[in-house]
Amino acid sequence: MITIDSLSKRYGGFLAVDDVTFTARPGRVTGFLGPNGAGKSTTMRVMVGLTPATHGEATINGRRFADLPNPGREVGVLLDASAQHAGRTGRDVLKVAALTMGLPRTRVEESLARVGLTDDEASRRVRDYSLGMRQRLGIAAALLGDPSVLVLDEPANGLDPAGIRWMRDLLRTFADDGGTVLLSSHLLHEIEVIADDLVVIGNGRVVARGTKAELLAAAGTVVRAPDPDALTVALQAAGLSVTRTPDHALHTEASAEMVGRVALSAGIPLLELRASDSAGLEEMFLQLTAASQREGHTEGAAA
Ligand SMILES: Nc1ncnc2c1ncn2[C@@H]1O[C@H](COP(=O)(O)OP(=O)(O)OP(=O)(O)O)[C@@H](O)[C@H]1O
Repeated sequence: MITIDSLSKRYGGFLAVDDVTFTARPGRVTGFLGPNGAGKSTTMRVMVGLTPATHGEATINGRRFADLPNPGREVGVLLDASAQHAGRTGRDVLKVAALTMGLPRTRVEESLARVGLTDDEASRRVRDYSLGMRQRLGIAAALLGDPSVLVLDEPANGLDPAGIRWMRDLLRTFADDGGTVLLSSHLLHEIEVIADDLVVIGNGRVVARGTKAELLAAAGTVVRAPDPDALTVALQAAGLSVTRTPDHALHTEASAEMVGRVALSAGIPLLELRASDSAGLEEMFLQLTAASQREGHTEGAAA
């Protein structure tokens, strides 16, 4: 379990992380989503003791990272896949990490196999690795100590489509086995396929958080009627704001149930009525994280 409590980080006069609170729970993949410069990496660096917080606290399994006796056994961390020792072979990187954690050497070969690095690749120096291979090595290092928590900053960077699929399956299995996964991304599509819970950050502040289902529900409803103008009038008369989508459906922030009731009482037949899909979620993500909407705040489905 990861708990972030009123965390702020100030660099000089600049507030990079502003009063961030959320938890990442066992058995779930939590996506930490935000545009470039939103404060994801900074939050994660505080979490794993690389940067001191200005205010607030981050704990992993109830303790601050610095207070964990053997951190690698509790939390696997991948922040910057390029930060590995370039002159060492991939296998040596893992051997050193295993030694530091007091793990048997057999774990090195197990981890290499788990991330699909071949014997030949493991014997090459890291400076000759592709970005995707570095990510795999970084994930191998994170998994080495058999931790219950994973903290991964943009782990899909540099992976090809098959690699992304592989990582998704690995993280899903890790969470299904009871592990806690926190992974960041600036791409909604990358994260929404895998995440159970989402925390959206913009300009250092949490602007939305909840289960994926809650946030999808908060993204509104799409409705289609043979007479969209009549339906628009009825919805507006009920106090709901309505926009017309390019394919002549209507989008509203109200629930599908509410829209159905309005249409029924106005005697308007419907052709389609459904929760907004990921396009709606993306629209919400863009709006929430736009600099001008910095004050916007959504909690769970209560948008
Ligand atoms: N050491 C530092 N000194 C000053 N400002 C910093 C420092 N580290 C980060 N920042 C600033 O804090 C803000 C948040 O940066 P951070 O790297 O946490 O964002 P991010 O969400 O991870 O972005 P990206 O998706 O681009 O990696 C940025 O404006 C960045 O310039």
